[in-house]
Formats: sequence, C-alpha cells, structure tokens
Amino acid sequence: MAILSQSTPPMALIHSFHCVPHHKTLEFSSLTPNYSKSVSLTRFEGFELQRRKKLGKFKERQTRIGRGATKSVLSVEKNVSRSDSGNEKRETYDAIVIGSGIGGLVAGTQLAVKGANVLVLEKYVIPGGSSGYYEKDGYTFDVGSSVMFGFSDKGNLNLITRALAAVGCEMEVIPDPATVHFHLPNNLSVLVHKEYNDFITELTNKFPHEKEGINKFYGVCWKIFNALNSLELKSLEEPLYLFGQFFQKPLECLTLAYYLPQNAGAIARKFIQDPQLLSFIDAECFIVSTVNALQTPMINASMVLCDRHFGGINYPVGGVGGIAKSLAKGLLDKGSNIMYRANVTSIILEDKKAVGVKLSDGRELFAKTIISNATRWDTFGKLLKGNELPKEEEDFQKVYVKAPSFLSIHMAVKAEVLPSDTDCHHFVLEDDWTSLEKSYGSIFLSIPTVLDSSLAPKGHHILHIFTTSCIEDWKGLPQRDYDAKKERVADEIISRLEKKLFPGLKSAIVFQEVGTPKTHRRFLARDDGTYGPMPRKIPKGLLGMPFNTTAIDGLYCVGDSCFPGQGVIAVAFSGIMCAHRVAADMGLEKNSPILDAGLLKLLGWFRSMA
Ligand SMILES: NC(=O)c1ccc[n+]([C@@H]2O[C@H](COP(=O)([O-])OP(=O)(O)OC[C@H]3O[C@@H](n4cnc5c(N)ncnc54)[C@H](O)[C@@H]3O)[C@@H](O)[C@H]2O)c1
Ligand SMILES: CC(C)=CCC/C(C)=C/C=C/C(C)=C/C=C/C(C)=C/C=C/C=C(C)/C=C/C=C(C)/C=C/C=C(\C)CCC=C(C)C
Repeated sequence: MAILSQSTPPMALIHSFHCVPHHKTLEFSSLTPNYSKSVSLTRFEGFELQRRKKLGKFKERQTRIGRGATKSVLSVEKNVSRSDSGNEKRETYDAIVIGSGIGGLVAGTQLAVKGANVLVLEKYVIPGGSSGYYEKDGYTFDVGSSVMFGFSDKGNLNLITRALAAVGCEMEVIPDPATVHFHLPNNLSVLVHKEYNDFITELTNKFPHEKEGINKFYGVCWKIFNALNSLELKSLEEPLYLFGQFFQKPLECLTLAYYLPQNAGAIARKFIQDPQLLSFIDAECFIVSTVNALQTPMINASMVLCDRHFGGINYPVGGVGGIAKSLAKGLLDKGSNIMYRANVTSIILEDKKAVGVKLSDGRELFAKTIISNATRWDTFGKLLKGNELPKEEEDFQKVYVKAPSFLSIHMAVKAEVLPSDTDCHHFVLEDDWTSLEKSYGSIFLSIPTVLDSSLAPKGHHILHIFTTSCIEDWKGLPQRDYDAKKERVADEIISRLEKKLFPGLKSAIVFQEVGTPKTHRRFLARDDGTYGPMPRKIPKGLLGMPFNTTAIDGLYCVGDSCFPGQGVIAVAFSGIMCAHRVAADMGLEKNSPILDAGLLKLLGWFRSMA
C-alpha cells in the first residue's frame, strides 16, 4: 500500500479536487448540516437543491420527519426535531459515519438507500482513505489499493460492483489478464493467470510431483468460495437473516461454519509436502494478509485465491479513486451527506450510549447511531479515550496486534524502460524465504498504466512500489535524518527492482515521492499507520474477528478491524454487514430483539474461544 508523502502539498490536492465537476457537489453537501439558514445559495448550490427536489428528497424528508418542518432551502437537508412545546432540539442524523474509507462509504450508502439520513465525516479533503487517489503533474496515483477483487459482473461476491449499483453507479473496468507475477527465491517465477487452468498448469509444471496436492488444496478453496458465492451476503449478527440462510442453504452454511476457525497453511499441509511450494502458498497469503498461510484464515484465502479466477481482477478506468468518488456521489444522490476536513476527536456518550461526535473545531454533531470507520485502536484508544476499554476490545487486542505499515514510493518513469509485455502487478522476494514477513523483505509493485494509460501523460508509466515497514523505524528522527533515511531506503528498494526486473529503472525516473508509516498515520488517521489487524499467533481462523456491534450501545465499527479483515472487498463486506445490522436496529429492516440478544451472546461466546 502507498500513500501521499508528507511532502505532498495539500493545496495541490485541493486544487485537483476542485477540478473534478462533481466534487463541487460534495463541497456543497459539506455545508448543509452546519451552516445557518440565512446562508445564501450560489448558482451551483441552487442547482444542486433543484436536483434533490427532483429526486423527491424534499418530500421524502418532510414525510419522514413529520414535525421537522423546514423553512429555508438549506434547512431542507437538516433533520431538526422539535419538542412538544415547539422548541428546537439539537439536530440528529440517523447515523454518523466517522471516516470515508470504502468500509465507511459502503455502510453509509447502504443505509442511505434504506432511507436513513446519514452524515459521513471525513478528516481529509477527499473520500476513500486507503482507496483514495492523488493527482500530480498529469499523473493520477492510487493512494493504496490497486488490486481490485469483487469488481466483476457475476456471482454474489462482486461486492464493489454491487455497492456502486446500490446507489445507481457503474464504473467501466479493465480486466487484468493476470493477478500478480511472483518473482521468488531460487528463481521461482509464477504468473497467476486469470484463467484458473492456465494458473494450475503453470504451477504444476513447476512442481510436477505435487500435482495432486495442488489440485486438492485449491479444490478446497473452490468448495469454500462456491459456498460463499451461493449466499446472499448480509449481517452474520442478524439472526433472521442468518437462520434464513441456514434454512435455504444448509450445506453451504455448514461448510462455512466448518472452515470458519481454520487457516490456509494447516489445510495446505494436509495435501502438500514440498517446502518451496508451501512457501509459495505463504507468499500467496502474505500479499493479502501480511502474514503467512498458517496465520491466514481459510475463508479469506479461499475468497481471494478463487475470486481472481472467477470474477477476475478488474481495474477501474481512471483509477481506484473513482470508486470512492462514485460512492460519495451516490450518497448525496440518495439525500445523505458527506463533510470533508471534519476531524472527529471524540465520540460523545450519554448514559453510556454513543449519541454524537465532537470535531476538532469544537462543533458537536448528534445521531441515533455512530459508526466508526477508524481502526479499533483509534476508535477505542483515541475517540473514546478516558473511558474504560470494554472487555470485548481487550479480548480483541489479546488476539490481534496492529500489522506494520508500509514504505511506499509513487513514481513516474519513461515508458521505454518497461518491456512491452510487462504485467501490472508484481511481488518480489529475491533470495531468502525467511525474509517474506520481515520489514523491507518483500516488494509489492503495481503499474496501473499497463492497463489504463490515461493515468499518465503519453510515453510514461506509473510505478507504485511498497514494502512493509514499522513506525518505530521512523520515530524520533530529526527532519534531516528522516528525509535522508527516506531517500536511502527508497533507493535500496529501487535498486533491487532495477536488478531483478527493469534494468535502467533509475535513469528513467521522472518523478518520485516517498511515504513512510508516519505519512500513513498522518493522512489516513490510522494508529501507527497500521495496515490493519494481524493475529499475534496462530488464530482460530476468523473466529476471533469482531463483527460490527460493539460493547457500547449505539456504536458500531466498520472497516478492516472488523470481520473479515483487511482488503477493499473485505471492508466492503463489513460495510454491507454493518448497514444491515444498524438498519435492523433502527427498524428499517426486519428484526427480532429476542433472537438478537441470543445470537449476540452466542457469537460473543464463540469469539471468547479464539
Ligand atoms: N488492494 C490493495 O491493494 C489495498 C492496498 C491498501 C489498502 N487496502 C485496503 O483498504 C482497507 C482499509 O479500508 P477501511 O475502509 O477500513 O479504512 P481506510 O483507512 O481506508 O479509511 C478510513 C478513513 O477514515 C478517516 N478517518 C479516520 N479517523 C477519522 C476521524 N477521527 N475523523 C474523521 N475521519 C477519520 C480517514 O481519513 C480515512 O479516510 C485496508 O484493509 C486495506 O486492505 C487495499
Ligand atoms: C456466524 C457463525 C458462527 C457461523 C455461520 C457460518 C456462516 C454462514 C458463515 C458465513 C461467512 C461468510 C459469509 C464470510 C464471508 C467472508 C468474506 C466475504 C471474506 C472476504 C475476504 C476478502 C479478503 C480477505 C480480501 C483481501 C484482499 C486484500 C487484502 C488485497 C490486498 C492486495 C494487495 C495488498 C495488493 C497486492 C499488490 C501487489 C502484489 C502488487
């Protein structure tokens, strides 16, 4: 993953942000919850209001709020309730979402579609978090995510496509003929073709003595994937849905329940003996979980090891940032709002219930439900600082630690340095398998311009290089030493790529920007810049991973420190689950309070066994 370097001038970002027409819409919406009714409308805002009226939002909102009559145009967007005596009480949204990562945006849009009045608060100037973008000198860089699962037009697991479709958005995508090209120790080179049979042929040619084991291991992955793909995916914390799925698809649900506490490495070892092939499977898991196969939940491994062949990896035209932009636009189209430069510093509790948030500029905003897309470490360690850490969160922290962050290099090069048949994504670990999980041990490389040349000026490519790195390595350095270290470490990484893949790389560089874990912490508001949760030791599969409800009434979490963990498609699923559970609690979906209490207790008990 990579992110804007600390040297990226924020104004450059803001500028490019304003250049995109529908971003103005976002700016308008960011005004609505807080500006007084006397604010006069610009031509654009007037147009936006007309558009919303056309969408029927005005009428809808009046009907639903009932007594929340509105006088002026801007107050149409407000959800101001009145007491019986007619006095205005504080304005209350149905839900406030802290953070506009894909997890937060999916939760927000799904709720908006169900009729809730949602406000998303984003600390930064654009939406997307790790799935954001930035523009510089004619290049469009993906901040982090660039390998997109769940973006096809078939099955039930195309969660990105579905999340966009829910708000009436569709994006053009470019199918990648391969997921990743592995360059591994002992000159083992494996290209993961989109076509499953081509991939299996390539792997069995490298390990002919393990042909049966290879087919059996990936065969189990398919069994799990097919079970997942047969379900309608909603909240596993909602009993009516969960029992309904067990009733309709008993075999598939039992398959998933069986594999829920298992890990990929243990299953691989049932069928495969060759240590180098097992190390390859470690690398397969590492690129999605930052841990080896023994620590990677089998359900997550199956999901990614099969979806890349089933739906394939698809790159959105114009860059990954378009997904968040489209979701943010969809949120507005459904009558909800997003506010940028809105840094939530604390969650307000009343009678132990989450009722609102406080922003760094002192404003307080209130909602029936608060959803945090910040990591659990940020949510409970910072936004709820001073409150006792709930037992459930203590247990979570016993099982999971913060995964390291990344050192990232966003680079532009002259096109001629890359051979014409260069693949889009590469994973490089040169000499020693034991370096797989070490800081700077392995290198991730994405070249999105191989698929979408519109991301760079003609005759140029974008390279997006990243490697794991801990914040401890970068703390306490005087600025000069910090800058020098960034340059030195980046230079070492680039030299390795030059030696392994692209001779002459250094002399072809036209632009380069380096981000460290501190950069990730600063721009993504993630504690220590962490990539997400990582099991302390061998976990019981996904059993210990919390869902969306928390021990605090009215507070839900979404994103990668919730089930099923890291990954854009994973956080999209967490958003769908969260929105379903919240909607059930709000009465926007069917619910059963008695069954709820029973299931939540049962799930809590399961987690305590992890
Ligand atoms: N496929 C890939 O190549 C790849 C690469 C990098 C990241 N990713 C994935 O993206 C996932 C992260 O998605 P996510 O939705 O969990 O979160 P996220 O970190 O992407 O987004 C969280 C958002 O919340 C905002 N935020 C945090 N605290 C805030 C506060 N107090 N006030 C206001 N805003 C605040 C941040 O600015 C950020 O925009 C990771 O799991 C990772 O796997 C994928
Ligand atoms: C509840 C109980 C107890 C029981 C019941 C049973 C059942 C029914 C169950 C069910 C389950 C389910 C539904 C589940 C689901 C799951 C899912 C969906 C999952 C998903 C996952 C995903 C993932 C993990 C993903 C990931 C991804 C990623 C991380 C990616 C990344 C990438 C990167 C980093 C890039 C690379 C690059 C290069 C190489 C360059």
